[in-house]
Amino acid sequence: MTSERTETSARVLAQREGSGSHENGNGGTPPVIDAAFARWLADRAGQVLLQVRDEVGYADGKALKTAGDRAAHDLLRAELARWRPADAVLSEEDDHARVAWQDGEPSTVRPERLGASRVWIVDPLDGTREFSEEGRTDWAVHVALWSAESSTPSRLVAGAVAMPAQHRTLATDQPPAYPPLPPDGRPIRIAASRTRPPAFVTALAGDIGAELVPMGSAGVKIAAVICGDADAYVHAGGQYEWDSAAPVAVALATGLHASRIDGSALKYNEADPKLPDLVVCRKDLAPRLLAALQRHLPSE
Ligand SMILES: Nc1ncnc2c1ncn2[C@@H]1O[C@H](COP(=O)(O)O)[C@@H](OP(=O)(O)O)[C@H]1O
Ligand SMILES: [Mg+2]
Repeated sequence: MTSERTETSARVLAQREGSGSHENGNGGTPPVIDAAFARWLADRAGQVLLQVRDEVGYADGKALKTAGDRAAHDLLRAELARWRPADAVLSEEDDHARVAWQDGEPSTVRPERLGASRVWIVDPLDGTREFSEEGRTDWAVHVALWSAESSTPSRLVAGAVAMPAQHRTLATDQPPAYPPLPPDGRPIRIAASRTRPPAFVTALAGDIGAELVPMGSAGVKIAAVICGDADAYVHAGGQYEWDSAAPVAVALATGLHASRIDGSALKYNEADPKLPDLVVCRKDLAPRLLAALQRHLPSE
């Protein structure tokens, strides 16, 4: 089914609901256009996560993480089932999400999403650790749409990253402006995981005279690059498609470079959802950063 046809069926569905809009009594009116729908959905899940933080509190971090993951996942699942019933979903919180591929071997169960023409790739709560720490704002909700009919390597056709504790959402319905070049002489700033930075990233930064900026959440780090608060995000050593799909969709829509650290294309809705490394940066910086990465990558 094409995006256009699915949006048309969403419109029909809305008319059947009686009002010609998607009034659902709780979250307002879901937009029909996929990219705006992604933003709406990420924002709704973000509001739920803020409520969970208020209600559960920070005394038991594990309980807060579990409650947040579950509440945001349930909301995304329910709204996708209601408003995009023909589409498949790949969510971090689905029990089978990682089971499709175990110990390097494909499982015998072929997930439905592999035959689907449209797949929502969602991370209900990215930066779960930071979500459970009082005062931290570096956590996000990711909603991306993959389409088999897209001609781009990533096949991401829509994406939204809500950062509720920062009161902002970036999405492909209104791609942010390309970030400005940094002033001459300012060191390059590389955003990296605050808890699991790649082993080689310190040497990489030294090589190109860059500063490391530690923060939580892949979505927040890519948002920092999009907004010019960092010049690059480098990650390696492990991640899944849902950790990067939505922010990469926004980065690509903004015109930034996003690839694997060896320069190859990021691909989504693969049989194995592991997508262990990536680099996102301004286009002018990409050749220099990829060359430096080649010098610092651990040999296989
Ligand atoms: N080595 C690794 N293996 C698997 N996932 C990793 C990883 N390093 C980071 N991630 C995931 O990438 C996201 C961003 O990580 P970080 O905040 O450290 O930069 C987190 O997602 P979740 O919070 O959704 O689990 C985290 O679990
Ligand atoms: Mg994540």
